[in-house]
Amino acid sequence: MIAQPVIAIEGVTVRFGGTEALRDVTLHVNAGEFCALVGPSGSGKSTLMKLVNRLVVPSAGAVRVRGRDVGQEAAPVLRRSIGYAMQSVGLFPHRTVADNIGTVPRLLGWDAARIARRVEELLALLRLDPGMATRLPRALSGGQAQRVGIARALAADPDILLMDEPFGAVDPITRRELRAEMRRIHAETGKTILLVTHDPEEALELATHVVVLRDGRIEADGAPAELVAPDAAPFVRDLLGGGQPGLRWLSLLPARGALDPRPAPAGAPVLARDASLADALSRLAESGDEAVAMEGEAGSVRAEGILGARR
Ligand SMILES: Nc1ncnc2c1ncn2[C@@H]1O[C@H](COP(=O)(O)OP(=O)(O)OP(=O)(O)O)[C@@H](O)[C@H]1O
Repeated sequence: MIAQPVIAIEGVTVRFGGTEALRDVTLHVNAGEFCALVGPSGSGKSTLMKLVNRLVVPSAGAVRVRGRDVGQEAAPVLRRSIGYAMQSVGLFPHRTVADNIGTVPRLLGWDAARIARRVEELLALLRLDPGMATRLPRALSGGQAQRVGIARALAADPDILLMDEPFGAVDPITRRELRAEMRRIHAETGKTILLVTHDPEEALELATHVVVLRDGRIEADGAPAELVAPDAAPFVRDLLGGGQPGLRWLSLLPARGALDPRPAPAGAPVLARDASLADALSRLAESGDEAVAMEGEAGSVRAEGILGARR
């Protein structure tokens, strides 16, 4: 049996009055994928995401979630089954953190003890202090509020999570921490995640599957390293490459793939086993050595091996 995509957007066009926000878009997202939607402002990213929980209805084409046409399901039931986190967070200001997180479980009729246990679990998962449960949203920092927003989206353990710029309003350090949390949560829970982001680095770092939109169409769709490889389309490389697509590409390729049987010279820097080719290059540049070692490996990584990854 062929696995069915969890999210299937089939030939969808969305018109808002005279604007065509999406034009004949087809996208399949499989279970457990972390799919990032990127593209210039106005290219249709949020519209595409909102098709999934029926906040937007297609003008043509079909949207299926878990094999069922979303138009056939009651919107509130569909929305309760899909986690949704967004940049503005949208926490209820007069409800405590615990009440905010418990919103969907309450709607689903969970009993108070079960909700309390779940809130506790989620605070721990998002690395929030348990004492925060009784605070009101105004007593949280921006980063804490975004974590609570993500906890709320995860509360009823949905298999699908939609995230629209969920780390938008925080400083770069908190953003990096939240990204690491999301990577961990994805690895631990295996949820299907759809993420809209303006940050190409975020998309490349988190996603298993990146979708590039341009003027309401899918311009490219693939694994992160494919989209910044030297043979990728120039528009896509420019959008994702951050001015240095070559380095970004190397940052997505494992240094292990360039291991050379020759040992590194004594005292050479040692790379972690999950280091990228860009990490290896950076260590070579810093140390001035001809080779770097790798944890647990007898061989070394050398400049010629890094450049050889191109071929
Ligand atoms: N409810 C709406 N009514 C009218 N036009 C809309 C509506 N929602 C989106 N649009 C238009 O559809 C197009 C795509 O918008 P969308 O929000 O999907 O883009 P985006 O890629 O998410 O943009 P951004 O990165 O700026 O958030 C834009 O031209 C936008 O103005």
